[in-house]
Amino acid sequence: SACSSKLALSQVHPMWQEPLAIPGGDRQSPVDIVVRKSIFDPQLRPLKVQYDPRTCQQIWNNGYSFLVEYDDTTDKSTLKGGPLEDQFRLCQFHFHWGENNAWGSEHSIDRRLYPAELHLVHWNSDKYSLFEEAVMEENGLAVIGVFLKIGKRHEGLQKLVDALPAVRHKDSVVEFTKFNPACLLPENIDDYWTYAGSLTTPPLTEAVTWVVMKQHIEVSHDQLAVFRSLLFTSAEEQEQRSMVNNFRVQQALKGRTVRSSFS
Ligand SMILES: NS(=O)(=O)c1ccc(C(=O)N2CCN(Cc3ccccc3)C2)cc1
Ligand SMILES: [Zn+2]
Repeated sequence: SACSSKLALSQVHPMWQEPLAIPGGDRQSPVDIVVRKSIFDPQLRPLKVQYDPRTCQQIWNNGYSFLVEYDDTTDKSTLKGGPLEDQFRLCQFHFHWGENNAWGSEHSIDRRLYPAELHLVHWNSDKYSLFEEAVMEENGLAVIGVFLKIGKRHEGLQKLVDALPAVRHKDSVVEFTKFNPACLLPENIDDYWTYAGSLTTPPLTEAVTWVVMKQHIEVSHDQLAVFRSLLFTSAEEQEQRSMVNNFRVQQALKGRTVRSSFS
């Protein structure tokens, strides 16, 4: 039942030790989005997503998740509009998932967790010249979050799933090209929640404008099972640890407002 899975969730060991003090620490992510407390903002515009599959370069297991990395040396794959004043460049996307389908997402909607969550990571190329610079600035990053639900097989995801065995171990990299991440967005990207937050992995910097999609995408049970076949550990390490539960515990809203683009 839901409560027993919640109990089990509380016994899940976080992947890294939460630091005691975080710079600022009043706009941390992820958070639970309480729908009835979100504020409709009619000034929020539709998101403008322009991704060029030719900028797709490689998949990398960084020991937290697997990242699909894009060439962000030019403005070929960009995000603007929505809550954003500037133009942002896509640099990578990755996922967070659980050991089972009861949990795995970082954000939740009225406490509802999803089995996994996609993050499309962009940095402010109007104001900064590198991701590494932008990651330290409060309007430096924009991350689109999309919930994954177990259902029908996601045809566009399969090319990615087929490449995962090649990056089973931490620090492995494989060439991966011509992948258009727009295929991972839900049909409706006009309905979203947005709030000021942070990276959910170290350095946890408070640099992120979060855009969490209301509509989820569906992937099959077997596709998500391949995510769980990845390892946190490198090929050299004795003890192999499955890459599961790579989500951060939810953080206090601390007076922040979550806005919605829909009423
Ligand atoms: N889950 S999330 O969407 O919040 C997210 C997590 C990690 C990243 C990410 O690419 N890096 C975080 C820092 N890391 C390396 C780094 C870079 C500069 C300074 C220090 C360290 C890269 C982006 C988004
Ligand atoms: Zn993430």
